[in-house]
Amino acid sequence: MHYKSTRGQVAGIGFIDAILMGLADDGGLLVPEYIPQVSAETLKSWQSLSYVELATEIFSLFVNDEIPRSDLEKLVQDSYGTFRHPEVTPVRKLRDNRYVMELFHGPTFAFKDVALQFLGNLYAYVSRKTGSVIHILGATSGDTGASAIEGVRGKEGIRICILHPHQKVSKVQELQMTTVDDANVLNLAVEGTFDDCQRIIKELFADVDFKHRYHLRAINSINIARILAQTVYYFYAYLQLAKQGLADKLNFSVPTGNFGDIFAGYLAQRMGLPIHKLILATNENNILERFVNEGVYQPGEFRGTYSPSMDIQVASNFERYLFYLYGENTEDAAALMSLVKTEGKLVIPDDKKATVAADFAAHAVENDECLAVISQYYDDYSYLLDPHTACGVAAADQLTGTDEVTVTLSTAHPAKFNEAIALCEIKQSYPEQIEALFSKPQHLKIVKGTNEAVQDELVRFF
Ligand SMILES: Cc1ncc(COP(=O)(O)O)c(C=O)c1O
Ligand SMILES: N[C@@H](CCOP(=O)(O)O)C(=O)O
Repeated sequence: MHYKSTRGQVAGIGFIDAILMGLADDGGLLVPEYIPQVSAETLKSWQSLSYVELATEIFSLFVNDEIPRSDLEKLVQDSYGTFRHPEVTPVRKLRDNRYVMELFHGPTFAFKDVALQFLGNLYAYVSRKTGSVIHILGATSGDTGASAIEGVRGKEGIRICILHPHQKVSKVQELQMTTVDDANVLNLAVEGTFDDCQRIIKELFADVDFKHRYHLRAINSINIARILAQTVYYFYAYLQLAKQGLADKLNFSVPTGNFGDIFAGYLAQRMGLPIHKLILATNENNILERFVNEGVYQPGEFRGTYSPSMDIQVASNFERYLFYLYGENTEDAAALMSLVKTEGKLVIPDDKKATVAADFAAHAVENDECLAVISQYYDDYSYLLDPHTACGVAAADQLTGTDEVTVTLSTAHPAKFNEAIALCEIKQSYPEQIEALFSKPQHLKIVKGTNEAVQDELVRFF
């Protein structure tokens, strides 16, 4: 398996080089050279596999022989051995035909751990095997940062700098990142939004001289390893429900911001996983919902919501989907992305709108609806949803029929977002790992939201 860029100027690179490259050197995003196919027989033969075994099978489709099988098995085992649940991503019934897949049993209580504990171990492995210098630069609206830091803190040969929007992440998210005192970690609190943080790091990655000089590596979902690792749990949920005869019309509802998680579902579907509907749930930052329902992609005004990790206007994986929407045509993908830059929007024709409508259903959840759904599921089904998962559940409730089974991806533990939970007048108790954060000192530096300000810090740190 090799990897190529959505913009056509990078191709034929191996798995490890793709991971190290992160953002493609032509400014596009890396995708697999072809989408491996999983037959119905193979899928059936995977039914009895544990999460770790399944992940190893799926990764091996993308890694080829670049990582020996025994090393891959160990990497996967080490990555998921730290999870608090033996099933890693258990599927739980909420009510008739409604399930959640709990993706928050990793060290930082968010779905990002599923991919980032693996990527952290992979970077350490690559650093040991190839001597590559690993200087990680990432942007976060709260969860990716904490998880990436946890994945590499104290690891030899690795340094990590994370940008988060100052005072726009939840208190627990901020503490998870900034109470880490390992010398290889730098937290920059940027005066601006998550979109500013993401724009800055993407522009620094796109400056190929700077990127190579400082050995910058990505941990955001622009890194193809993130997407590949996130496909695994779609397969896992399908297999768990198929065993119970519940997968004939199986939907996934995905709380969406950067379009990474739902793109992983799209990829799983293209690999052969029988997904009935992929439901894209946004909060009031509803650019992607408008794209699906109206065919217009137009980033607009930032809205602060109760699901702050999804407060994203510019979805960094959108280009990957456009690439496939336009039949893997690199010129179209590049031209459309440049339209977004120059005109501020792109509009797709009716035939493409029909394809998008066949690929996704979408619903945008207002702040009040989010809180109402948290209260409803707590009162009626004794289940406490975090506000991001609540957006997914609300969308599932709007868009699915009674003959369909829907799994909402539960992307975070509610303890990370007590600001919203308290507004529902629900009193939750924190897991001890989160409770312990409140008494620790914080380490962060506040910086202006400019490339130069961040660059200055990086040059000092790396
Ligand atoms: C808790 C939570 N839910 C949902 C999302 C959205 O996922 P994605 O960015 O992959 O669309 C994020 C972050 O982006 C998140 O942190
Ligand atoms: N919600 C994310 C934003 C970054 O997304 P990523 O999937 O591209 O890393 C976060 O919590 O940081």
